[in-house]
Amino acid sequence: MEVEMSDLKAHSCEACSPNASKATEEEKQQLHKEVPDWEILEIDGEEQLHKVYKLKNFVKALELTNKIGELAEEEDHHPVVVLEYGKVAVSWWSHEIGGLHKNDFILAARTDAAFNDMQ
Ligand SMILES: C[C@H](O)[C@H](O)[C@H]1CNC2=NC(N)=NC(=O)C2=N1
Repeated sequence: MEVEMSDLKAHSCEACSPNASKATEEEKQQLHKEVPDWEILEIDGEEQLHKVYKLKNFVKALELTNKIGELAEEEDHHPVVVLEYGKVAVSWWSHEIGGLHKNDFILAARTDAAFNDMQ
């Protein structure tokens, strides 16, 4: 797989299917450089990208949550989003393959762009 080193958010996502491949260690390393603020966590044996955004208040956090919902529906790829006052915690991974696909890094980049648009 070729990994573009710039503007990851502009890539088109390929649908995640049970036969899609997980990103290899090398691909993950390269893709992670594009979204360095995202932490790679292993939860129940599955890797996930995780980030917590800080916002001014509940309404702003809800606004980001809704934007993330739109991104997710556009791609039919869905994160866990935990909304609280002034905070949105987001986890992206691919359930079908039980780990990280290039899609997850793309959606992480788009989530950052949605947040940056609000600043
Ligand atoms: C049928 C539908 O395309 C799938 O169930 C989608 C829905 N959203 C999804 N979201 C995520 N994060 N991973 C998936 O594997 C996934 N699969």
